[in-house]
Amino acid sequence: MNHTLIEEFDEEDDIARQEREDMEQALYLSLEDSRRRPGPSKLRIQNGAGDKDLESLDDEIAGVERQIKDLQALLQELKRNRDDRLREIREAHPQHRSDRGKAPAGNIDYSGEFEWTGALYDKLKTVFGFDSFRSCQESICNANLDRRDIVAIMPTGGGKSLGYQLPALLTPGCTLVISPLLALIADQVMHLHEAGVDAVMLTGATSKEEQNRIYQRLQAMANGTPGAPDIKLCYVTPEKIANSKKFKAALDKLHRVHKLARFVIDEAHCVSQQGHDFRPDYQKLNVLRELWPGVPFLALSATCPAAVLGDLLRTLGMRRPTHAQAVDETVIFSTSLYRKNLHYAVLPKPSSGTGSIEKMRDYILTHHRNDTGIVYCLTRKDCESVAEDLMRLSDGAIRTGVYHADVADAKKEALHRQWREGKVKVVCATIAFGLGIDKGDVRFVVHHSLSKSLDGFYQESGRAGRDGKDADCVLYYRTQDAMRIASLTCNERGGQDKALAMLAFASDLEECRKIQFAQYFNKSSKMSLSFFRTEEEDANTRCGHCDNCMRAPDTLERLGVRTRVAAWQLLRVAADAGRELTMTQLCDLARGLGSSAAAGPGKGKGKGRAKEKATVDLDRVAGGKVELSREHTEALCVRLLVEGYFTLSFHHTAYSVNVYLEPSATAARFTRLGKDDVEQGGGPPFDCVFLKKPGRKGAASGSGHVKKAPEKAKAKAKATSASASASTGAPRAAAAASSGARAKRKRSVSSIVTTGTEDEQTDDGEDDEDMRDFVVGDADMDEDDDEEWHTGLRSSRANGRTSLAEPKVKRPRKSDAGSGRLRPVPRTGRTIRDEEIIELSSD
Ligand SMILES: Nc1ncnc2c1ncn2[C@@H]1O[C@H](COP(=O)(O)OP(=O)(O)OP(=O)(O)O)[C@@H](O)[C@H]1O
Repeated sequence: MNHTLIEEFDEEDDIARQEREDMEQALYLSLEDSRRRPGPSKLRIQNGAGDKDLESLDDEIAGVERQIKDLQALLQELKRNRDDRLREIREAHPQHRSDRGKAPAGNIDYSGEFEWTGALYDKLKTVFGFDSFRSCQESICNANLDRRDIVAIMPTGGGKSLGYQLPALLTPGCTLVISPLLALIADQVMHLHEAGVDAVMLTGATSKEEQNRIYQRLQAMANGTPGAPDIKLCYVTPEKIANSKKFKAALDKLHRVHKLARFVIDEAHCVSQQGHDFRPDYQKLNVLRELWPGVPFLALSATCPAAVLGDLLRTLGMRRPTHAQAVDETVIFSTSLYRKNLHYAVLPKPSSGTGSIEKMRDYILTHHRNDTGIVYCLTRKDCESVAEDLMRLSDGAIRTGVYHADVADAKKEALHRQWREGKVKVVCATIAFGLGIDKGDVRFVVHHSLSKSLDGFYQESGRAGRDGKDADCVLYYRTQDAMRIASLTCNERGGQDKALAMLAFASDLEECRKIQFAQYFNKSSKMSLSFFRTEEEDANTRCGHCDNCMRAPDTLERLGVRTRVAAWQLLRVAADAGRELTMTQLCDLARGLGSSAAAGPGKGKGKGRAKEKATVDLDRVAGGKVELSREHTEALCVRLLVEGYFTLSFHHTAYSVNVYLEPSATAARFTRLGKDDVEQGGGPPFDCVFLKKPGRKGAASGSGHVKKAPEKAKAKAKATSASASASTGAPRAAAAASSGARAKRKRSVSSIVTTGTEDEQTDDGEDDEDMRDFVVGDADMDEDDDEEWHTGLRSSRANGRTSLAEPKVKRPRKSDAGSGRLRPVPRTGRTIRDEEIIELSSD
């Protein structure tokens, strides 16, 4: 039972809202006031032009007013940040919350024993082949058999289906399951048939004859025809409920003879417009309670923040959840969204297309040679080329397949079958390969590029390890991809914020990945941190087994005041350039390479932009040039972007979307200061940590990586922001050779493509593949899996009946998958090798 969620649902944060309203009112009044005052131009007209002193005073006043405006915007931003921080602190320290809603004595403990417990365990083993329940599965089954209204929130692959499939076998009548996707329905029914369960589906894909047979059986159930077995589970889409009178009539008849056992709403967050997957047809499910009162609900979801929960309960007509658990109230179960068996790592991605495929090939061959995996790509073209290159560069050792919206349905099904059977090992796919894919033994999910949002990344990577055993979730990242993801999302509502959150995650070298997820969902979806709490640890305890928890501290470097000064310089240069600058141009200019940097379009919207160069007097504006390497300077730009000091602007050409960095209102926190102030620690707290280059003192080198005793990992991870041992999927000898060859590679041309006009776009001698990265063609993206809505995917299920190949254990990992109780034991033996550290030349 999730008490925090219920409290949150009840509680309105009045103080924070009041503070924000006061602030907005104050800001409004001050802006109104300045609007009413006569401006300098008015003064000039009244007093006559020509007085130099007056004009200069007017100019100065105008300048100061501009600064005040900037500072007011900054003030508003800071207060907003303060509000957010206050909310986070309250979340993290539940003692700040009221004691309201404490559970009174006398709750029904659904984790206990009931008269049906023996039968439940018997069916668990004989029908589903499992020895034990995972987390709150047993409690859900018990509340289900007790005919309660239930909301169950469990992560992707957490085992939600068992919560209704098992009780359906022990309950008279038919359980009606409403699910959004035909692919999901077909998959579930297939597996139930394999297990010998009498399940049917009534969808557009069901043949007329089959439909007639099903209606006859429902009629026989309603008539109590002797010898006619019950349909235990009937799967439909929400449209069936909304549109089919015949089906509603059949349900009516079942209801009259008490043979309608339960309504199960799968992916129940689709009910809410505030959820991430709103489906209008889900709102029509409000008729269920009106037409067939007394039939209990089970609403299932992997993501259900308080606001979505409110919508869900209202729409379905379910009672408010309380702690008292009176008989007609809704019971809420939630398990941690943190999956301990998933090991997250962000790996440096070489700047060339071939280099990144070589890295990926080495990673897969070293750590997952015979395993099943998925490589997620951003575009359809990427899928094709990554699949082909992986196969070619591994001499066929990695058997790949391609899955995206343009692949014909028959081919998709064939690929899915081959993947299930192990004939294809790695599917290179867009996000179209998502819902309905339930293969338990996916041992790794690699992201070839950043996802467009952290929500997407969480879901996609969550396809790994559904059988509860260890699996790797690897993201390849380079700073240039930051600009690519920005250009791809620039036309989407809220796309920029999502992309920036993804970028913040990818570029963070210190914070534990679990904590990052928890804080992201807390902020973006107002989901309580408690969703990432486990029985042993709260959400803010480091996991101890992601790359950032396992990273050797001496592979990172902090440059202290040099970083702050460089940040100040970058912001000053960007503000003074008088033109929009791409990240590459800004880095060039700030590092004293301005004469070669062609500028992007001027503020005058394209006028005369073709050949103009941006030049800045670095000594005057920035007290000299930025004294950092190119890769450090780019990493710093990304940091400044994710922390809100830069904003992005876009320029569309026929071939690409160019992305420019501009100082935001927040930048004034730095730029209003002098260099001396910044050197003496003035300005906002700001830091950026960098990956050390291989070969530098302290950087991981050769095979001499730091090893850490496993039992100490967690403690170290907690004590410091980076613990003693590095963890990445380290390619071995082959990578060493190839990375050496790339050591002198020039900077990627990809960022040049984003600059200026086409005639300025020079090929810097780099692979064409990198050029392609910046050509944004929406037609090449799989925006969502709508096209899958009516395709008939099939998949295999690791239900204990299928024999699964035990993954080859290459390093000590501990998880007790069988019992579903996973212990957070840090992995050991994987360390960052120097060939894993991206090798970019400095100029
Ligand atoms: N008690 C259990 N023991 C072992 N495996 C289990 C258990 N319960 C479920 N599983 C397996 O876990 C996998 C995921 O289960 P299920 O499809 O129900 O997850 P889900 O929560 O519905 O995920 P999604 O939200 O992605 O649909 C399946 O392969 C299933 O066979």
